[in-house]
Amino acid sequence: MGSLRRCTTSTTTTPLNTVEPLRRTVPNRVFAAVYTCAIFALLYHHAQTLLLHSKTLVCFSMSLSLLLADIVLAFMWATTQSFRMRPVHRSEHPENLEKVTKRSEFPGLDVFICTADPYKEPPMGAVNTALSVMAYDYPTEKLSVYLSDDGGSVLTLFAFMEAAKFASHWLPFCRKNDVVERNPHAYFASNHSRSSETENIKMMYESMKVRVEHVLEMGKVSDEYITSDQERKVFDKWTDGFTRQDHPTVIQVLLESSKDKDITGNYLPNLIYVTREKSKTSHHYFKAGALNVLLRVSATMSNAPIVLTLDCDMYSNDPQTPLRVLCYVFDPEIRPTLAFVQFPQRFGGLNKNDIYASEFKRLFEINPIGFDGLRGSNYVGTGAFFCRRALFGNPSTFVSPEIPELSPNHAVKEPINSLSILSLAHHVAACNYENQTNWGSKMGFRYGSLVEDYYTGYRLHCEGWRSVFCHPMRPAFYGDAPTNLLDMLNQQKRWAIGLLEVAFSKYSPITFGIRSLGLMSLGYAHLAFWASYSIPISVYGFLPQLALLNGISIFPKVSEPWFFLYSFLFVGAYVQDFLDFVLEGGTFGKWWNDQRIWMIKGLSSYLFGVTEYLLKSLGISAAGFNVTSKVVDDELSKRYDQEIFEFGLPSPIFVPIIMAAILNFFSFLWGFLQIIRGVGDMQGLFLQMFLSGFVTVNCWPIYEAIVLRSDKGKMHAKVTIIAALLAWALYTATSLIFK
Ligand SMILES: O=c1ccn([C@@H]2O[C@H](COP(=O)(O)OP(=O)(O)O[C@H]3O[C@H](CO)[C@@H](O)[C@H](O)[C@H]3O)[C@@H](O)[C@H]2O)c(=O)[nH]1
Ligand SMILES: [Mn+2]
Repeated sequence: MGSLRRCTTSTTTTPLNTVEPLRRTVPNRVFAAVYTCAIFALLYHHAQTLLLHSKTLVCFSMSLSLLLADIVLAFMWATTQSFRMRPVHRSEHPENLEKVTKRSEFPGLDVFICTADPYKEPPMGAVNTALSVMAYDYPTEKLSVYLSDDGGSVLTLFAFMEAAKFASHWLPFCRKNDVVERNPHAYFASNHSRSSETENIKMMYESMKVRVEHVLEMGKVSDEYITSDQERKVFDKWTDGFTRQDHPTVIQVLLESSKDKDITGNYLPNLIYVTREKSKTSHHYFKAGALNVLLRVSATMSNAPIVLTLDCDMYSNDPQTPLRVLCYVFDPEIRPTLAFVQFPQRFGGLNKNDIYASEFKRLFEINPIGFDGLRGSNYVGTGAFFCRRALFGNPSTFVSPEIPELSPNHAVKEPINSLSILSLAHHVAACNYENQTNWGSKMGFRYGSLVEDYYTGYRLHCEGWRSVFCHPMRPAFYGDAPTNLLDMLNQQKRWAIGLLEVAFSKYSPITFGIRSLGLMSLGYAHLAFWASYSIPISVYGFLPQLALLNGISIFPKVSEPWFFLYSFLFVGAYVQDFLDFVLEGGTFGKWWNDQRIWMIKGLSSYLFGVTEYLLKSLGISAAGFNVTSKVVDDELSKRYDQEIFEFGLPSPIFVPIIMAAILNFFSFLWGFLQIIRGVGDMQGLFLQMFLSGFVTVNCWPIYEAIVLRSDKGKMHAKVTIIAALLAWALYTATSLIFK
């Protein structure tokens, strides 16, 4: 809080950055007080029902389920207060940078790009990401780009060799023409100028793309693509025994900034390909492991004080981005405790109403704004500029790495391609290197969760570091989001598992976090327990509907005062959620889809995530990092643009969703028929009718997919039949119990 006040008031003549609290802070706090009272009233009501009116076992278990569901909802609502108590907006003034520093004094910048599978993550995507950052408006001799290839693929290496050649044309082209879109793919797809120079470079790009894609199709780099003996020697490292799970380290310096020049004679940035050693017998800790290898390899080669982590599917959309970061790095109030500057994940190519809520407005925008008034944004894995020092201990105590060359203040004296540097780099990329060290526990990116980003940011905040959320008008980065429902649900399941791993670890935000972070730990707890939404969503998606089908009323009658409490709680939560959403630039259509997807995830990703987490805890199965596919299929993207849900392959993950869709529809229909016939206790069943109706409206795309559609993306009949049978069985079982 102290630093916040200092920053706003120290608006000297040349501020590098400013921060202002949002106007919604006071209304948020007032509403929190009112809503808290309402929650207590509801709990009182539950206690009454449970103790006084639940005479039979069935009644009692129903009341208990509703109580449990409401406790989870109340907990999740309470934890969001962490994001609502002190939201702030920041702005940067890069134009003032020259008043405090010179370009020659800019710190070095190491960019880490991760890729893991050439078939799920087409190398051209990673190449575009790399080119977009290599072309940053930043002194090239201070810039190094490291690619981590967890796929250990010669095809990816080939693509990057091509990229290195293309860069010597692309970088000067961008500089000369003041190009803003420095990702060639985005540039050529945009409405760019059409000079002969542009046509020329476009042809070059296209022919590189053809070569890379052809090599990918063939699955190997054939002789016609190898231009020198030197290249052949590199490709020969891929011997017959070289597999993605078992292979030696390959580090290849593709561009060396002190040697390689572009076609206009300017130096190029460093570009280094790294695939770390893998062996089936040692754990590689997925992306966190890859990032730690890059931290060490880069320390031996360039050791820049600032490190940008990027996923291969996220490219730079603004060449000035590093300058914004410097506005915080050069702020003497912020620098000493600054761990990272996080930019929001933004996505290109989403359809108009964002049917899968891929924008993650809450996670990537609303929550970080809230966190930023406390200790700063959470780390979201990509688009974050770290101060290297923050990955070695807390602000006051430095944790020394095993060898001095890895220390953040170690100066590299030899050229990166020298033998001694290369051998050290290979040494620190070995798969047993981390044994008996602090890597992953006290140093570097932290191990122990499938969401290494969330976990690492959280641990850094606990150690006393701060971060900054930088959210400029022009998106700094653009990424790809899954364009089919199954990929999205599986991705969310992975996140849910990773978050539960933290929720129930010794560093849980509700035990460990609360001691070091106070209010902020609530926000972290909110995310950690995300999957617990599956409890209220399942209870509210099935129980009232099954009761309705049996004519049993479980909520207060319209005439009772408790009815108003229920209405207030529902409307209050939804309206607040809606306001949060639109105040950060959302539209009604996107919000509607967002709340629908929340229900869908509750019945699929979260439910399956909880189950898999339990199986994993019991040692029955192990959850891995299943990389999301970034391949676009034309037919599929056409349907996506028309906002049609894509179910594609059959999967059990859809079953609970379809069951809920069927039960809600029939219970609403049943209630409706009762009204028409003028029978039944309409006053008592009103809330249940309302709920079924609301869910039914939300389920519209599901009904379409199971009965109305005939395209390839519709729901597989097998899944529908299984779900229908299960729904019927559930109904029969409950009607026997209710009798
Ligand atoms: O063993 C692995 C697995 C993945 N990755 C890379 O990790 C990144 C993220 O993988 P992706 O399949 O795109 O996952 P998403 O769920 O889309 O990613 C989000 O969630 C991840 C944590 O689960 C974060 O690491 C990401 O930054 C965040 O964007 C990609 O660049 C992968 O190449 C590796 O380098 N090694
Ligand atoms: Mn991704």
